[in-house]
Amino acid sequence: MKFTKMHGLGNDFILVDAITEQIKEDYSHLSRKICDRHFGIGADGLILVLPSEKEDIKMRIFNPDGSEPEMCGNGLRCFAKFVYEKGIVSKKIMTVETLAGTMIPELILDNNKVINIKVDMGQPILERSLIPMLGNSGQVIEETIIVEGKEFKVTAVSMGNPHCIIFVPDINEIDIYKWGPLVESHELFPNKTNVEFVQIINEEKVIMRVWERGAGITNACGTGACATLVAANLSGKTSKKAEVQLLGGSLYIEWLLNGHVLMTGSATNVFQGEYL
Ligand SMILES: N[C@@H](CCC[C@H](N)C(=O)O)C(=O)O
Repeated sequence: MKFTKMHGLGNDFILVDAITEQIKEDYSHLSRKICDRHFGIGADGLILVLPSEKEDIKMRIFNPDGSEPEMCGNGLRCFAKFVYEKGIVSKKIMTVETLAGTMIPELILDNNKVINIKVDMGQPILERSLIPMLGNSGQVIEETIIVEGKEFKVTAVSMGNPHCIIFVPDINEIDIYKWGPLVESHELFPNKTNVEFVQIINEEKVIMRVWERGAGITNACGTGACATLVAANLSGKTSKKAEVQLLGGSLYIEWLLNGHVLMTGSATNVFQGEYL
């Protein structure tokens, strides 16, 4: 099976053209095997290129634990660059079918090379039951939850996939290895959740660290950065446009007047290979 290894700010993926490659194995099982960093290729996710009946192309993504998330922001930028460079889709603005609906990446070119990708990530979902998070209906903005006896103020946002944002005064003081998995599997989140810890620098800059559902700590999370900007704006901490600094670099996020969220960032090819 031919594959390409790519990353978006150090959030790394194995991309496979599943239109050409005949994959007989169950995708979830395959993802667990090849994402393993010791016994496989190693990645934060497996991304498959598939035909779509209604859009230009379809993306499916699997976490390293084999679960299938609805969406992946960094993965989508890699996906758009991959299908364009492989000649699978020749449009610079393409429509991509995902489990979270249609996403619209736009390739930004310089001398025919893809230097950045801007993605219309659609509208965030704020209604609690749709995130989903248990409890009374309405939005969840800085609401107190108890995790193993400790109080956290959480804001819940879905970008197709669930995110729980926790603002902290100092990002270096939080033990993500401890609290990340506990919040991810908290009983209030029936589908589990991605967890973002966020320090506000100013109205236009924040630092974010993530514990991803099904993957653990990663260097960056695109949907998490979008959810963070929405949460920070809703709670009056930032404007509607901000740089989100992650371990692997920065994403630029804007919440437009039409309610859609725009994410701009890079995607990088690492190597190509054949999985035996
Ligand atoms: N890293 C991704 C998100 C991948 C999916 C996530 N682990 C989930 O289960 O929802 C991104 O860049 O958005």
